[in-house]
Formats: sequence, C-alpha cells, structure tokens
Amino acid sequence: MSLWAGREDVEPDSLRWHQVVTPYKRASEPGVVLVGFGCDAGVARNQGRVGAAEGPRSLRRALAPLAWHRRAPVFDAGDVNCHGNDDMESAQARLAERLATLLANSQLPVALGGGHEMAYASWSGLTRHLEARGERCPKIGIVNLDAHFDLRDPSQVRSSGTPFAQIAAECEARGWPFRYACLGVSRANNTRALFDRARKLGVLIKEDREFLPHRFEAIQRELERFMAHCDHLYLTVDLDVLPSSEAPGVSAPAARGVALAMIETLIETVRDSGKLRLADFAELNPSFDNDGRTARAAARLIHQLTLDT
Ligand SMILES: N=CN[C@@H](CCC(=O)O)C(=O)O
Repeated sequence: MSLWAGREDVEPDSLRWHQVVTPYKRASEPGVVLVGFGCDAGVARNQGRVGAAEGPRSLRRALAPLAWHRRAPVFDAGDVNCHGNDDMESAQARLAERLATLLANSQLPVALGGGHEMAYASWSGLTRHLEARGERCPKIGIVNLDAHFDLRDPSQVRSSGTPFAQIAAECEARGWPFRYACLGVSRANNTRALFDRARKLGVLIKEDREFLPHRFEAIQRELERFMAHCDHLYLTVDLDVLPSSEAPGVSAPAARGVALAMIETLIETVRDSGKLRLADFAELNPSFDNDGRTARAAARLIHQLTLDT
C-alpha cells in the first residue's frame, strides 16, 4: 500500500487514485480489485528479457497520481509472487484461486503482470468461478491485444508463450468452445506454425498492419460480432502490442505495433459490452522502461477500462 502515494491538491473534487485506493477486504463492496502477479518465470522459460516480476509495483506507481473519475471503489488485494522458475505453475494456481474468490464476491479483478503466463491463471480463475456457479458450458470470449498469439506448443515447456494453447486444450477436454480473438498480431514475429494453429483453432486474427485509420471501424464491428457470441469476456493486454516508442518496457518491443489511441478504443468497446468479467495487463518490464513510458501507457489504459461514468 506504500506505493499509493503522491501529490494532493487542496481544491475540492481533486482526488487522485492514491487517495482513494484502499486494501481489499472480504466484506468490501463491489468495485475494481487490483491484484499483482510478480512473476517472470514464463518469460525466462520463453527465452525473453526478464524483469516483468517488478511490473506490478511500477504499474501501481503509475496509477497513483492519475485523477480519480470513478464512482465505485478500487481496492488493492496485494500480490501473488513467484519464487523461481520452478514455482510458476504454483504461482498461477495461487493467482487463479485469488481471482476466483474475487469473482465470487462480485468484484471486477484487474491483474497486473507479470509475464503473459498470467493469462492461464486468469482464465483458470474465471473458469473455477463459473463452474462453482454451475455453468456447464460457458461461452468465454478471450480478447487478447497482443503482438503474439502465445499459442506455442506447451508439451515441452509451459511459458509466457503458451497460455492460449493451454487454454485451448482445456476447453477441448471439457467440450467447451474456445473463443479467442488476437488483435494486433505481428506476422513478422509469429511463425507459420503459429498462424496455422490459430486458423485451426478458429481464432479471430487481426494483424498489426490492418490497424489503419480507414479500417478501424470495420475491426471494431468484427470485435462486436465476436463479443455478441460470448457470455463472458476476459480481456488480456500484452503491452508489447503497442509500438516500442510507446512501450519500450516489455520483453519483446514491437517494431510496428498498434497505436495506443486504437488500443484504448478497443478496450472501451470491451468495457462497454456489459460482459467483461476480468482483465489483466501483462509483460511490463520496468528495467527497459525509458521514462516510465510503458507504465504510463498501461496506467492510462487501466484508467479508461475502469471508468464508470
Ligand atoms: N508473451 C510473449 N510471447 C512472445 C515473446 C516473444 C519474445 O520474447 O521474443 C512469444 O512467445 O512469441
């Protein structure tokens, strides 16, 4: 909680996040709950640049000074931390458990990463919650804003590059539909094998180069059609979807990426669907974050996602 500090304005109605965020308690009224995932074991296993374990602290620092425009509260439920490479699966299980509990308490969890291996934990938490509620075959839509499919074959090693392949396999085992939209993917950074797997799995694919001003409305309509066929939405944002000029602090900076302005609009579209159950923001690596640009961009996106006015 010590990270929630900063400037205080004397004028009335001038609150900032750090003055409003309070520790989460089981009896807290419904609101947004932040949970950190201090883990980059998945990035290490995926041979990426480690450092994302420090992401949650940096994200809280970037959120703290932002102006407060919400009506409903925001709580901080602390961090789930990973203790070394061999602890990744256990950390994912702990995060899943915490998210399921928050969902059961009518909260909107927003998880702060951490490597993108957190996606498997987020989906597992939502699944656990829906199963406990007796939903037999929920249509969960995953909206992933990402330069990468993260559909690598998990049979050898599970990592930040495998969560959606793990989720697809679990959906198949349960007889559930796998509804996955990957928006912003880079052809140059995903092999043919990954594109083939994505096509076989029926993934809604939008490449980074399709995000042009005159095509953007059509992409939004496609996203709306995708969401219309889902009961519940899980939004996951890998910050490497942004251009490296806007997000240098990630494991794999994007040469092209999708502009923050467009990503923000997509996030608002998901927010306004009425179906959003949880969200996460992955891969922030403060060691490479010149001038805190990536943390600021992520904080702005979280701010927009959680606006309730
Ligand atoms: N979550 C990121 N996944 C990317 C990472 C690529 C990289 O670090 O170079 C992937 O597996 O392709």
